[in-house]
Amino acid sequence: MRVQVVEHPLIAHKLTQLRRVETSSNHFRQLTKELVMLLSYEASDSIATEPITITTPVTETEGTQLAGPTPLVVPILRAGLGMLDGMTSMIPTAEVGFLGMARNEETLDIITYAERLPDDLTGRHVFVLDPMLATGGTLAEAIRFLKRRNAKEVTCICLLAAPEGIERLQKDVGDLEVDLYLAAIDEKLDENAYIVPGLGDAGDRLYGLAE
Ligand SMILES: O=P(O)(O)OC[C@H]1O[C@H](OP(=O)(O)OP(=O)(O)O)[C@H](O)[C@@H]1O
Ligand SMILES: O=c1cc[nH]c(=O)[nH]1
Ligand SMILES: [Mg+2]
Repeated sequence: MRVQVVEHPLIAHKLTQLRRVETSSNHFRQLTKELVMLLSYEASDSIATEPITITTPVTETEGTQLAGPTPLVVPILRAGLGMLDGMTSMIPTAEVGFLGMARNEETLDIITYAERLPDDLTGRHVFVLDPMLATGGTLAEAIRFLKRRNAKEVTCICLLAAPEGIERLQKDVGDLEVDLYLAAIDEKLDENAYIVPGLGDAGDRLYGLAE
């Protein structure tokens, strides 16, 4: 697994706004979208392309287009849904599959409560979206799920990670072909497995309180 923190003044600025406790849900959604658009530029670095001949108003020329098979974008519900719009605006031809996962806040076990993905992902480049990588349990489960369906390349885009979660992912799926792109690695997890300093519960901040 390769881990890359994308360092850019706009990412640092927007992430700081995102963290602020007074940021409204509406602003949080907008900032999340913008951050994903910036991160996706780096995260799509290895996306497959092919040459294409086109005609400009002046002449014929060689250009570049995204090659098949179509990339698949997979937001992990609920919070990952907040990143979908930014990603599909950058890669409009991508298909979208869904994984619904939630961690039990007491046991930290992961339940997969929804899945809508192609049965066979052979040869597909899959982009997984989830803003928070805390213990790493959710992302490890998602990566294993996609690899069982033969996904070729898995690129994860997260906003924040805890060092503990990255370490766990390296142990659990480090041998698989996975790239992880992040806006920042924070200090630690607290006693409730929340990222510190973090931004709180991303799902709640995007969509309001669960229950
Ligand atoms: O690394 P982990 O310890 O597994 O925690 C990270 C997960 O927790 C959050 O989802 P949550 O379970 O709160 O679901 P939600 O998106 O519906 O709020 C977050 O969006 C990740 O999916
Ligand atoms: O800090 C955290 C940890 C898990 N999930 C979140 O949304 N935030
Ligand atoms: Mg949540």
